[in-house]
Amino acid sequence: MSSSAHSDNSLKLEATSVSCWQLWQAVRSKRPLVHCITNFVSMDFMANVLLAAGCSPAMAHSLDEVESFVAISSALLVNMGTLSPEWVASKKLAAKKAVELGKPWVLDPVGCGATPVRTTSCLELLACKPTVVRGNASEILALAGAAASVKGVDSTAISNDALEDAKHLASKHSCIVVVSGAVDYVTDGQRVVTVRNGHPLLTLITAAGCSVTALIAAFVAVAPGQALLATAHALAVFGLAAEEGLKVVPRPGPGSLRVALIDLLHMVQEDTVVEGVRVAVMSQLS
Ligand SMILES: Nc1ncnc2c1ncn2[C@@H]1O[C@H](COP(=O)(O)OP(=O)(O)O)[C@@H](O)[C@H]1O
Ligand SMILES: Cc1ncsc1CCOP(=O)(O)O
Ligand SMILES: [Mg+2]
Repeated sequence: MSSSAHSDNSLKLEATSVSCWQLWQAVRSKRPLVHCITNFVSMDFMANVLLAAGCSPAMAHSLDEVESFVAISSALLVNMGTLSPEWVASKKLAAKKAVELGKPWVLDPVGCGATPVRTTSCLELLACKPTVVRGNASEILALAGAAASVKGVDSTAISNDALEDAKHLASKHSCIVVVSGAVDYVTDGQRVVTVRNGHPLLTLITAAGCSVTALIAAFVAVAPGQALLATAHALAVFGLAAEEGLKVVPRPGPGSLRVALIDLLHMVQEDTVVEGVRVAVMSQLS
């Protein structure tokens, strides 16, 4: 595990695990309403992940409703998975309303780079000032304009390949950017935090990425001004639940993991979180 290069680092490693649990308890006690404009594939799993983690999910995408929904929600999740012109219009309207009301919103640029319309739409949403962007390596590379190969919604690169582009994106758009993968990198353009929780089988569950992005929205909602830390902790909690879930299923495979992940998000105990979270500060510029 990497360590901080600076003694005044605000994300001290010895404090990280405890604050992860505390933050999760804040999520559970505040039960933030997370307004999700997501894709048809992820709706059910995402809602169940949010419920199990202690949040209140609501899927609402109608153009005539999204602004009102943002107004009653704690955070907004915008996912580009099964986009259409009507839905993209809803997403832009909702994102603008969130910014107007000072509420956090999180972008998942699913399949960015796969088709021209998808890339253009993701860039238009990026211009609407998200609090956090979370994508796999290919998506983040495409969002940054790098020559990248994409395989539909799946990544053909590893997360480290997109780290420099993630930092540039974060600085340019004043947001947090996550490149997910075997190691998740979370950056605000200056600091980089790594999250080493998770399991390779997560790549065989559709909507795992979509759902962890929604969980990020919930964590950011209860930690104003701490989006970098909240984002890292949401990723850690999700990955840890997958790890712990696989330990208790009789046949560790994607189907069982899907169920066990939801169960563990509901029942994982404090000592498991404190001992199991692997969040570290990789770098911090002065
Ligand atoms: N090889 C891996 N080992 C451990 N965790 C992984 C691995 N690949 C992805 N994950 C985890 O799976 C979740 C989804 O990430 P990813 O597969 O990159 O997103 P997407 O589904 O959008 O392509 C994240 O929580 C990430 O940490
Ligand atoms: C398969 C698929 N097709 C369009 S959206 C979607 C779900 C993608 O989910 P994730 O990015 O979390 O794997
Ligand atoms: Mg994805």
